[in-house]
Amino acid sequence: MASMLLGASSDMIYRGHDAQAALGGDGYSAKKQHRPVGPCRARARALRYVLGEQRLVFALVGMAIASFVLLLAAPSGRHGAAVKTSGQELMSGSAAAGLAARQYTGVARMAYEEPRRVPGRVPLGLKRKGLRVVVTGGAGFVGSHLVDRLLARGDSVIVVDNFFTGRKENVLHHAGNPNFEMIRHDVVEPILLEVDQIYHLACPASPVHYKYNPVKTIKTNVVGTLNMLGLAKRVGARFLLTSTSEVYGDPLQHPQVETYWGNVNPIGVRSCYDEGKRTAETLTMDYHRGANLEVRIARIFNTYGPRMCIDDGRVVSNFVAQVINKLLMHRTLPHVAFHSTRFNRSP
Ligand SMILES: O=c1ccn([C@@H]2O[C@H](COP(=O)(O)OP(=O)(O)O[C@H]3OC[C@@H](O)[C@H](O)[C@H]3O)[C@@H](O)[C@H]2O)c(=O)[nH]1
Repeated sequence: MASMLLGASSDMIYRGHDAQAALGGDGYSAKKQHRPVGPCRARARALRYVLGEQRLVFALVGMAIASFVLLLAAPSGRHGAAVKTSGQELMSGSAAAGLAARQYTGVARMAYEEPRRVPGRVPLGLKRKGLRVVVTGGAGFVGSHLVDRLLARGDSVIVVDNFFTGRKENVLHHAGNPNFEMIRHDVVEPILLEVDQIYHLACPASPVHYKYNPVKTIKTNVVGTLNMLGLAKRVGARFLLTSTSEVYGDPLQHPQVETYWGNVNPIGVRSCYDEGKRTAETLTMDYHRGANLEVRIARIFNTYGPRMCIDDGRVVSNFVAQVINKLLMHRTLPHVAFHSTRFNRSP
């Protein structure tokens, strides 16, 4: 029976066993006091306890199993290992928030990171948890290949594109994939998406396209990048900007390293793209320094490959188009089919 004693103050004090003694019941009787035990006897008693019933053996076996499991789950790889640059050492995470000048001749590789939520190796038997990723400009030439890669590694991808130069057929093969979504949206307007990573590629890349509406081009690079950086900060996403070799302008240094500041004309007909991308890089670094945003900047040089429009006016596609035209004129080339607005040659 528990009872409450009224102490000197009005508050209730519970002392069950005292109450029993005070009431003379046969309740609680205090334990008989043992003789104080010396340190030697205490140690001997503790040793007897540990050795009794093979307790030590079980403890050692338990520690061995725990250390084996921890070894298997030990993280590997470098945290934030970032942008690889051809022929240069791997940069650390923070350094990669700087710039990676890509010394490519004709081929650009899109380096992407191990996902932040699964640093290092995934523990034995567990499946890597897919990330939620948005790719602006994901219906374009480079972006559509990035979308392929992200979906293949198990991520959920949202393409945000206004189809100014991008094409739905570049990503149509993902139409049935539940991890794939596409939104027709112009990044100069804000958008709110709960994502883990943002790859920002939305911008016309070919001079033919970006000179068509230069104000829109620089607006996409400045306001569009601001909107996507703001989204990254708001949802805590990692941000990658695809920049370009054009930030070096007419470079006086060859080859260009990422610490070279370039030689750019601020008022030329290409400045909407060159300066637009430079401003996008500035904004990216300012969000990195000011809001501690995790960012990467990839400066992509001339690129070619499937889904590139033969008539988009870039150096590689121009070269290929001229060769084909010359050969066709001399009727020495079998019929070929190309994705383009002007060079449709179907067999
Ligand atoms: O305002 C715009 C302009 C363009 N876009 C989209 O952005 C995509 C750009 O794709 P493009 O094929 O034109 O260009 P690329 O894929 O070759 O280059 C793209 O990725 C690499 C970056 O360095 C380039 O700046 C970027 O344009 C297109 O899908 C286009 O529709 C927008 O979503 N909004």
